[in-house]
Amino acid sequence: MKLKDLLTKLEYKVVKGSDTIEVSHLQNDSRKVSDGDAFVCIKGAGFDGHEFIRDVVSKGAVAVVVMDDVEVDEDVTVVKVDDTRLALACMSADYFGNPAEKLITVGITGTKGKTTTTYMVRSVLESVGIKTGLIGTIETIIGDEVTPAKNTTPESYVVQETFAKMVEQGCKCVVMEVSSQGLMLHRVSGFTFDYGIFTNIEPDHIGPNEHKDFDDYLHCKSMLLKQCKHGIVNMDADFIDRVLEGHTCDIETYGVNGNYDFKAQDIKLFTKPGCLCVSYDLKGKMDFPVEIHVPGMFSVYNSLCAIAICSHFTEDVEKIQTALENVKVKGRVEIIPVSKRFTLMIDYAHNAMSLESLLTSLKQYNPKRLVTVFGCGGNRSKERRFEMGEVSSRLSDFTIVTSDNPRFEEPMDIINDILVGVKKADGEYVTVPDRKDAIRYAILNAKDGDVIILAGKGHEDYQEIKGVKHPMDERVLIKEIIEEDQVKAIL
Ligand SMILES: CC(=O)N[C@H]1[C@@H](OP(=O)(O)OP(=O)(O)OC[C@H]2O[C@@H](n3ccc(=O)[nH]c3=O)[C@H](O)[C@@H]2O)O[C@H](CO)[C@@H](O)[C@@H]1O[C@H](C)C(=O)N[C@@H](C)C(=O)N[C@H](CCC(=O)O)C(=O)O
Ligand SMILES: Nc1ncnc2c1ncn2[C@@H]1O[C@H](COP(=O)(O)OP(=O)(O)OP(=O)(O)O)[C@@H](O)[C@H]1O
Ligand SMILES: N[C@H](CCC[C@H](N)C(=O)O)C(=O)O
Ligand SMILES: [Mg+2]
Repeated sequence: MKLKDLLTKLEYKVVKGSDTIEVSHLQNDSRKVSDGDAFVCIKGAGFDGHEFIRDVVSKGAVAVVVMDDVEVDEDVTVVKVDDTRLALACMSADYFGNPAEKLITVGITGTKGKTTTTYMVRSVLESVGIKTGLIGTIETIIGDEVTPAKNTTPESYVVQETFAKMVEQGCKCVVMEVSSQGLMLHRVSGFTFDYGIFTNIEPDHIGPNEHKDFDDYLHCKSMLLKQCKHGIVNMDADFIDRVLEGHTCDIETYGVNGNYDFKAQDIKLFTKPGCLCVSYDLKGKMDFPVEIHVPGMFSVYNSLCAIAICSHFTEDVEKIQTALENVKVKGRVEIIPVSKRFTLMIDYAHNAMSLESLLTSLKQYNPKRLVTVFGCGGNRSKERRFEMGEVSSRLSDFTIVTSDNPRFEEPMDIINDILVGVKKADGEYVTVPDRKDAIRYAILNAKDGDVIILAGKGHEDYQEIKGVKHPMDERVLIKEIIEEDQVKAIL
């Protein structure tokens, strides 16, 4: 293909050479470049792609796309754009033949609920025979092919490559999580979503390499409603007026507290053997009873959102009901059956908003005690530590502060930051830095009727320490712990 065939969506300047040259592949990683390739220079958190120009030219690259003024002596084409991340997204779309145009694209943004809702939607759509690909925090799913995810929203090149595979595999639809970083870094530029969904927003992801402040975070989340044809929004969400400012799509609404297009009424929380459940009457554009086997108000919102999306694909109420009733997502309020005396669950709440909604919901099922085991990730928003400490201490009967992924920080430094919040709310707590020891402590000290929540690691099967991901799956830890003699005796 000619270089200019990859530049159809962009304004650019040919600084040197010609845009009619033939290129073989599109690359943004110098390590993958080979003869005849075009290389896009991305300025990242760790590297600046412009610094690899000499290297890629020596490997045979015939064109480089830049946003800085650069001196290139060799005989290659140099194209300058305002933003190379936007360029990578637009060029990738062209490179892969604009696969988004051959799929119905559903993008879900929001601080919480994205992963859960994508699985709900996929479950319903697959049950009515619509082959649906999924991209998100846990994995990418294309038919039977499941690949663990590195990012919630992958790099634009990967997004387009994945869409192309989905088209090839016969998917009709893709449902994907769209993180604020994904929007900010143009990972989903170069195409227009058919449906753009907004679940909610709370301050989060603020810090180095994330967002500079809440305004920036909100601005980035709102961008989805300017990049889609049809918007579906939670009207009960805080800051919803600001999120809707300047939207360019049609809007449909869902929620509990108003007369919305999809509204939940007569909400009931109840238990069934092995699960905490919720039911409600759906009113508005569709009208039927809904029962979900995952707990709490947040499940009401996630399922309302999923129904609002699915209403555009099917009217088969029974299929919607059955799919929603059966949907389970790894590490999202996942109950691990270990004892009849108490309930043990693994969850992915790793910020104040999710922990607050989780604990508030669980309290409504009247457990004997709520016991929360959690830590916080290193090299992520520091506010989370104080805030999660405060929330856990205020809403749990007992808090066990431990480690999450320390990354490049000292586990005890993170724990000490958490303890400031824990002490402020004055709840009962202990500190057990090793996560397996902390889980053992929770199980050994469980009282009849307790609900124990292991929060923060969800589906993760590793613990990241100083750049190395060590195998650590809480399901495996629990299995090992319940085989120990002292534990067996109390189960
Ligand atoms: C801070 C950040 O966003 N980092 C992400 C990012 O790295 P980066 O763009 O900064 O890339 P970089 O390593 O500095 O390299 C810059 C450029 O130089 C190139 N390069 C680099 C080295 C080299 O030898 N040669 C070379 O050409 C790279 O290919 C790249 O084009 O691009 C990588 C590839 O797409 C991502 O995997 C990586 O995510 C890391 C793992 C991350 O933790 N990101 C978080 C902050 C994130 O994005 N999170 C959100 C939300 C999560 C949620 O709440 O669900 C997400 O969507 O995942
Ligand atoms: N709608 C919601 N509102 C608030 N909290 C929620 C909601 N849905 C789920 N949660 C809580 O947040 C946790 C994460 O949910 P989920 O993975 O669906 O969200 P997400 O938006 O994909 O998060 P992340 O950005 O971390 O991937 C759950 O384990 C649960 O505790
Ligand atoms: N997608 C989330 C992952 C956090 C998971 C938690 N286990 C941690 O390490 O903090 C983030 O980047 O903020
Ligand atoms: Mg997610």
